[in-house]
Amino acid sequence: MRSMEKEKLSMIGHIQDTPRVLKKAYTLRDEYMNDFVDAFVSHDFKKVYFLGSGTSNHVSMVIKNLFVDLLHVEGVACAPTIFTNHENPNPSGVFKKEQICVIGFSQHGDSISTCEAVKKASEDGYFTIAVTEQLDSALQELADVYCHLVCEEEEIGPETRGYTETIYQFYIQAIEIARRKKLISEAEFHQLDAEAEALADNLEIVVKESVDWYNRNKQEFYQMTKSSIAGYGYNYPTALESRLKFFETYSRPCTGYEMEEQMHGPMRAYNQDNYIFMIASEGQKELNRLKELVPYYKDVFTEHVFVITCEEGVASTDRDLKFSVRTSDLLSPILYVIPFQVLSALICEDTGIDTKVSPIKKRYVSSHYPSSRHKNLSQDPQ
Ligand SMILES: N[C@@H]1[C@@H](O)[C@H](O)[C@@H](COP(=O)(O)O)O[C@@H]1O
Repeated sequence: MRSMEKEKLSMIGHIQDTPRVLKKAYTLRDEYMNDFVDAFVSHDFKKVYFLGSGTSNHVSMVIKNLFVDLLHVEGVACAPTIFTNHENPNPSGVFKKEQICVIGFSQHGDSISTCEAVKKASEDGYFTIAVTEQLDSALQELADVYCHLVCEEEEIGPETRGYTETIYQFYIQAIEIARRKKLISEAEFHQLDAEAEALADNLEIVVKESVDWYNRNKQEFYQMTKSSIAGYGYNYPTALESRLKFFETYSRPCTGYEMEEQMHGPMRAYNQDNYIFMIASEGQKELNRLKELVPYYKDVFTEHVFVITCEEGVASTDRDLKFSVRTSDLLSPILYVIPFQVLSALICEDTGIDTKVSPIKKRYVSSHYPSSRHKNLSQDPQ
């Protein structure tokens, strides 16, 4: 009998669908944000943990920066397992227990690491919030408050649409909390809100220009055997997520660095075969440093240096991607991850790697609880 399973949306299909879910998150905020926003408005959280694994770990790092900036809380983003086994949330005793909040991010709500961390936080008496796309998940059960992601279920393993949408949704929630707690004026709120609306409107252009950049350079990309991606400031997590996406799909060695850290250590590993991607985002000092590093890398190591930017005066060759649109510093991680998602998706398509198919054949040891999604409800080792 022919399988009636519906064809999965491709990886590039998810990326091209991202502007739609961002617009939805902008418009339908009253449907998802109330419990989360109320929790922040009615509690005096002074320290907030942002926990998640894999792509959700990088989501947590970006959202930590947003919340520290907009809500003036102490923020920590760390691996959930570090939190569970090694973290003391209140070492100097300056906080009351109820001033500490632990947020677990997991699109499917079944990552063991994130569930264990939220369970531990709850047992230790901290306020807990679960953030998932999947309804009625294990994570949701464990937390005091639940927040639903409106990214819609990703149909394939490598997460893209959910990464961008989660950051966007938490920006919308953070500015609402800031407004209600009077941390920003009405005028500031409207400015921050308008920037979110503009980004959702412009994201199609960002995807299109990323695809054009890929097509322009794809013959060169096909020769790539190893690479490194560097970012700084708000876009340090972007470098880490881009590296994860590229490595989890194309599988050729790739490192992700904070830009200055890339100058400390890996130099012996670099030669003419390296491809170096530089995210030239906001930050005058760091941008000036990048303008020094790009010609240096080209002179000393490799011609394969690619600059991704919205800034003026830094992209100079066809290898570089200069976006025709820009966004605020806070929202820029949403924009800068797109070219790397596109690169990962299209190079896999072109070279015969099927990102719809999981590479994992045996799941008797897993990072997720057993589920019908992973077809590992029976725990028999195979
Ligand atoms: N390979 C996937 C990652 O891409 C994903 O980011 C992670 C966390 O998933 P979730 O956000 O559902 O907890 O799970 C798996 O390891």
